[in-house]
Amino acid sequence: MKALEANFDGLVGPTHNYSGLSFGNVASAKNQANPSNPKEAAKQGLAKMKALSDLGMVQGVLAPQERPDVYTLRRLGFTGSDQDVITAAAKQAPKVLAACCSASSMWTANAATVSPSADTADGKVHFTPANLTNKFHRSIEHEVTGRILKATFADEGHFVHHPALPGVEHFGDEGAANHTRFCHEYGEQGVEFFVFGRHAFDSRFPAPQKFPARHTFEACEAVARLHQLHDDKVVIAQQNPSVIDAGVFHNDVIAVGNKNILFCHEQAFLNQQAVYDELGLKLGGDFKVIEVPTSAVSVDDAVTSYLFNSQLLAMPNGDNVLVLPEECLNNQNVWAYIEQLLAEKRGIDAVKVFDLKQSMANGGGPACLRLRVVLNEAEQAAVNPNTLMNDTLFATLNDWVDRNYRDRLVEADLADPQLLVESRTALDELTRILGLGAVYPFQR
Ligand SMILES: N=C(N)NCCC[C@H](NC(=O)CCC(=O)O)C(=O)O
Repeated sequence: MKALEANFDGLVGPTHNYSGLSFGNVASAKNQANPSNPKEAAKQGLAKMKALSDLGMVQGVLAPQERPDVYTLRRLGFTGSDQDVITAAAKQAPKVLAACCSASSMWTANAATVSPSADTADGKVHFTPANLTNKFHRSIEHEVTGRILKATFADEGHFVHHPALPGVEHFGDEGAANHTRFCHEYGEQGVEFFVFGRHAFDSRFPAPQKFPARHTFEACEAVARLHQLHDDKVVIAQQNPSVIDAGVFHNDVIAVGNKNILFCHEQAFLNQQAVYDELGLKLGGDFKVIEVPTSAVSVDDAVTSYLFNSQLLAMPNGDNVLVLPEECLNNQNVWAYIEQLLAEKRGIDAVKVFDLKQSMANGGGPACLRLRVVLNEAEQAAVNPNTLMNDTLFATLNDWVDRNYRDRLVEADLADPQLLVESRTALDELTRILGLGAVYPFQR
């Protein structure tokens, strides 16, 4: 059946801030304690969504989380009114409060792993929210993420929603940031490519030494089983441990794929040639790899520019477009490589550059901000229509941001109980705009 790839971007939440919460994510560490601008962050994200929608792509919006997360703070022993909880947490455990205030759900590449219906044995689209166990501030996302996904893809005739994997490091799952689907046509059965950082139950394999490997082999296998994928259409590969130690905390910081193209750095994977061979074999031929050599773009260049955190999009007119963050323009090596890539016509026809600085400063580029969902026509018709980007939704959400978001947040502001009131007021209105129902704890 005819199908397309839709992109669902995370709307940046009102508490977007820089708290240095992600050990192993170079940008997060570097920008710790800098003031953030939630209003600008949300608008930068909306501008990307609108631009892709204007180019004829199906573009959706995923709602942010309720933050500060006072429910988690209560589980950690803070008591009294919501205001008491926040005030005590700010005094006794400011880092824990910061973690409970993070707007990190904006990076919806980590929301879930999604398998299109053409790949699954029951012919339905499968979703598994990522447990994100490696980072406390992210491990508290999956329950509400699951509810938002259910409210967006509600029809049980088409969509299957699994709970997150067990919340322990053995099954550390970072979702679609480490998952790529290859195919010739979106509606045909594809090859699902899972990438992990370490084995949890087998110490014979290499693992990074400096920074954590967030995602395990065992998590990849579990999601492939839950989604009823066919073994001969699944490839599971290990990330090169040394690039994790250089700041590549997700595979989507060093590789991106779409349809039959894999665009990646030459140091992305362990046993890289064997990975290419297996992907080519399982795809049944015509598999194209655009491998970027270290001599042109170093791993450091990749980490600072987010060249590979681009969205590789097949446009309705057939062009393959790379959606890049502005940081690529500012890196001489990277920009020279892109100019050469376009001139050589190796399968990428054009680039689009976006200003996503607010998200980039926490290590989130264009590809982090989106969850890909391949949908056939019947499934598209079953998506909650209020979540799909168009002129009206763009105007409505910009106005909503203008009325509800601050333009500056520093760590001390997280102690302000008014931030919770503002955030809940905004989210209550947002659930009506997006027709989500009562997805947030304060609404239940
Ligand atoms: N590569 C992908 N798909 N996603 C990027 C996620 C960035 C996120 N940053 C943060 O959570 C930083 C929050 C802070 O430090 O305030 C993370 O490390 O999980």
